Amino acid sequence: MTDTSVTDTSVTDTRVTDPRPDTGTLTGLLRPHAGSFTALLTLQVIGAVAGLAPLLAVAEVGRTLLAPGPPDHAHAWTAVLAGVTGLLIRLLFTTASSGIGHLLDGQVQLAFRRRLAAHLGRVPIGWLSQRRTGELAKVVGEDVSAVHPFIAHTPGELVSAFVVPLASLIYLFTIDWRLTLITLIPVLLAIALVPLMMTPARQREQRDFDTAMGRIADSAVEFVQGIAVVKAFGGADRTHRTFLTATDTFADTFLRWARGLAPIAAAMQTALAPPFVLLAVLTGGTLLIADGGLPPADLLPFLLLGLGLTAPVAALGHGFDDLQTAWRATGRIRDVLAVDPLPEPARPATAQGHRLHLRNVHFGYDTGRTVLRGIDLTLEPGTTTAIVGPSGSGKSTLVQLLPRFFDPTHGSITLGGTDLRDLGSNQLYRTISFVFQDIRLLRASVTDNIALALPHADHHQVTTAARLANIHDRILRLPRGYDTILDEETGLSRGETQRIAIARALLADTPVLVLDEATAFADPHTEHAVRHALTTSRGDRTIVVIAHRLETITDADTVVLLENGTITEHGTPAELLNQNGRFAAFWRTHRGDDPR
Ligand SMILES: Nc1ncnc2c1ncn2[C@@H]1O[C@H](COP(=O)(O)OP(=O)(O)OP(=O)(O)O)[C@@H](O)[C@H]1O
Repeated sequence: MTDTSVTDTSVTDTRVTDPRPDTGTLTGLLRPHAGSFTALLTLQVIGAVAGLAPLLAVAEVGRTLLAPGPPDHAHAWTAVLAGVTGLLIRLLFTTASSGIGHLLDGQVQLAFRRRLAAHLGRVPIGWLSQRRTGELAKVVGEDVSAVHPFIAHTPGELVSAFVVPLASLIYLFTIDWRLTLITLIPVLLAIALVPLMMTPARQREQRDFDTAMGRIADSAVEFVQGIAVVKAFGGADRTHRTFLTATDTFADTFLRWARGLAPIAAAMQTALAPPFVLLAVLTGGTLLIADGGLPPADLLPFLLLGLGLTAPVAALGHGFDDLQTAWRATGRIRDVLAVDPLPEPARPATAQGHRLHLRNVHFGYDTGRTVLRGIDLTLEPGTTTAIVGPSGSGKSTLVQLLPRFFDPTHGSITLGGTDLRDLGSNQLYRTISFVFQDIRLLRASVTDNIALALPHADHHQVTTAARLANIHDRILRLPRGYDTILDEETGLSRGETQRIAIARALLADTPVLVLDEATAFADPHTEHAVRHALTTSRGDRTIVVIAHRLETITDADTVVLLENGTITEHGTPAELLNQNGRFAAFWRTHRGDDPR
């Protein structure tokens, strides 16, 4: 996981760290609803047990009427009444429990989603930008929904699966303990087979099965996602072969898996099948009746309830499947909730001006691998600083620390004399805007997208920003101009998307602007327009740009050469060229590459 811990001892203790109550687990989230959950369970169990009453009533009526001698009408009527009452209670209680269950489910899912939303609002932007949108949408959507059966159905089903047979058994024991044990034979046989399904060999086969399934999915995805590249470079045969190999392997694995499991599963199903249960009860019953130890009428309850004893074993299988799905889903939810939030100050301080000062900044995405080492840098208001350096030297990482995508692992960054960690995020984002590689537009109108930081901006301000970013004419060609809702069907190119992001940053008009030039200057026209916009607007704006073009570098007030996470040269472009050091060499290489 990303290491965002703050080890700088100069950090004041006014920041609020996440108290992280035990709400990351299903039980933790259920705790506030313990009352409703207990009521739900109780109602489900009472409903399930009451559901036995009609069966017991039929058995009792049968035994009474079939017993030798004059029938005991009163007992028969009592049994009928008890059966009907039981039926009504079952109806009432299961309806009530289902209602409560679904209400509770709604509340718990809402609590999960609220907690996730609140937490996602506090995790480092850098962590969010590393994730695919689909991945988080799955956690907030599908995974939260996966707890539905766990809350609304499974616990009741599982408890009933134990309580109902237990109640039946107690009743059957009061009639005849010997036949009760015989009736249990099918269930005991099925239970005895369970360990055979979990031997190391079966588990290995299950793992192989899952892996082979995964390989098929991977090769299909690889084929579909890379179809354009595969076609263009003529790799269709190879990719197709990969897919065929994956399916062949799957077929072999499946056969092994089925051969191992099929006999056990078949034996289990046979043991639990009604004909086998009836066979066991009837054989045992006939022997006992023939022996004279059991009145024939007493066979009836065993025939009726014996079949019900096996049903819960099958329900257990489904219940555990649902439980496992819910468990895996909550695991993913827990992982998101476990991401360290960026500490927010309890009493945000205010920045005096907007000079940015980096002092001995160290940073690593993973513990043990430092990407930035001991960066000391001051970014004066009204200056442009160009960050240059080889690929992988840490340029993007460095500029991402300025809008607090991550906090330094050591050292500090101050804005107007105040540590970024002591500023409220509102003030931070009113001061710093950025255009990085990962541009996200909202599914909202063009106007709303541009005016994101300034929701009350008027139409004139929005169009001015769009003109400066060289995107105004393209917006006018969209079906509804500035009111067009941006989505996949709008058909904006990557460069056009970038220009909307630039318009957004220009309209925000923050005193500090951080740009990745490769992203921001999508084409020469835009480059020219944005450069012009930046130089003509606000004189004291601090600009930090990851520079790739020589023109940007020569225009900059300061150049910072970053190599392997440290600043190796720092000065005006002229000074660095005069030094004839590494920057000068870098410059000469690029001048050779530069087409202009
Ligand atoms: N999200 C991340 N998680 C882990 N490591 C990362 C992450 N982003 C970058 N790195 C690593 O940090 C180092 C610096 O990367 P960075 O993107 O800051 O370099 P850069 O100078 O901007 O490179 P480029 O010019 O190619 O964009 C690289 O070794 C990179 O592999």
